[in-house]
Amino acid sequence: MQTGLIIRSTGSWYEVRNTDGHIYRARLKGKFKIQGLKVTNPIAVGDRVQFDLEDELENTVVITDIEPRDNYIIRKSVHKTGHGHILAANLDQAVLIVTLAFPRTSLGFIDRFLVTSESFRIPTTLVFNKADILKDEALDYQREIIDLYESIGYRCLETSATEGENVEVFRNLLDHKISLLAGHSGVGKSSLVNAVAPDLHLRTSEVSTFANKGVHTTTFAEMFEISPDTFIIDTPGIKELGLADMAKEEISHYFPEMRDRLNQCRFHNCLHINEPGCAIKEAVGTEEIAESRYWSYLGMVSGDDNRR
Ligand SMILES: Nc1nc2c(ncn2[C@@H]2O[C@H](COP(=O)(O)OP(=O)(O)OP(=O)(O)O)[C@@H](O)[C@H]2O)c(=O)[nH]1
Ligand SMILES: [Zn+2]
Repeated sequence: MQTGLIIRSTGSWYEVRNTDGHIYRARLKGKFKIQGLKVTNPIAVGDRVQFDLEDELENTVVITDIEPRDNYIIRKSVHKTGHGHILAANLDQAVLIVTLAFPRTSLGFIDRFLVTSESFRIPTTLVFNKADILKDEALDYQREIIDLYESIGYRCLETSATEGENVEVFRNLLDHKISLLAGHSGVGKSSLVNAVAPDLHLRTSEVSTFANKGVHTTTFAEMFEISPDTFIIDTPGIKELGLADMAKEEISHYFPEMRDRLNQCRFHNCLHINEPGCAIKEAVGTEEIAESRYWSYLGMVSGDDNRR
């Protein structure tokens, strides 16, 4: 028996990496149910599993057990009510790459992402890329935004993938961790990853041979080892990660600066919209809670599904 890490999944086949870095093609033994979870995929990228060698020549193994997860991100299936699809498990952190240059990431999108990662209990860092093309006032504005998120407790990093600014810090951020990388198309995600892992392209084409045989691979997350013991997960479905399954009352719990004040509202079921004696609205009034964060909150509570 060996232990390993699931680095790729096609739905019926998996790729598992053992502790020496050897990659096997894996399948599940019989029916595999994980208690208490209604999911369409029992095993996901990031899962730590135990397996037995099946066919040494064919490089195939059989997964016999799965270790308890530290966390996981799940997407509710549209088709089967109550069922979800696990995108990835055991994440050390999420890194949201944004830019206030072009194509500009909205604060609403940032906040929605942060609420989602808070709900999955995944620590998140914000990377503000393309700092090189921000002129004076725009750069001042970016620093204000960074101050705002840092004051809430989120780590922030200003980078330029093209100029190499803080690329080393970005590399250190990822070091020896499993990180989910997210961000809108065009913010410079690939450029940043290429800057810290120039040979990633080679590695990915190397390990993709199994996955090519599968179907629907694009709906599954992929994990890449960019340096020893340093993994990034690129998930195609991150934008659809919704608040769909979150109760209205729950949302403020995922705004850390609101969470701290919740027991000061007059009504215990306060939604912080127009209730009297609301500590959240009061804190917005005194600018202890940023207006932009409150607007994002209102958008989410009202079910405004705008995910720019
Ligand atoms: N000025 C400037 N341009 C950048 C920076 N990072 C990336 N770019 C440019 O922005 C464009 C998009 O970069 P990509 O790395 O392809 O962005 P991406 O987020 O990976 O986008 P997708 O590949 O569509 O997911 C390219 O033209 C890059 O050269 C940066 O720090 N500064
Ligand atoms: Zn309130």
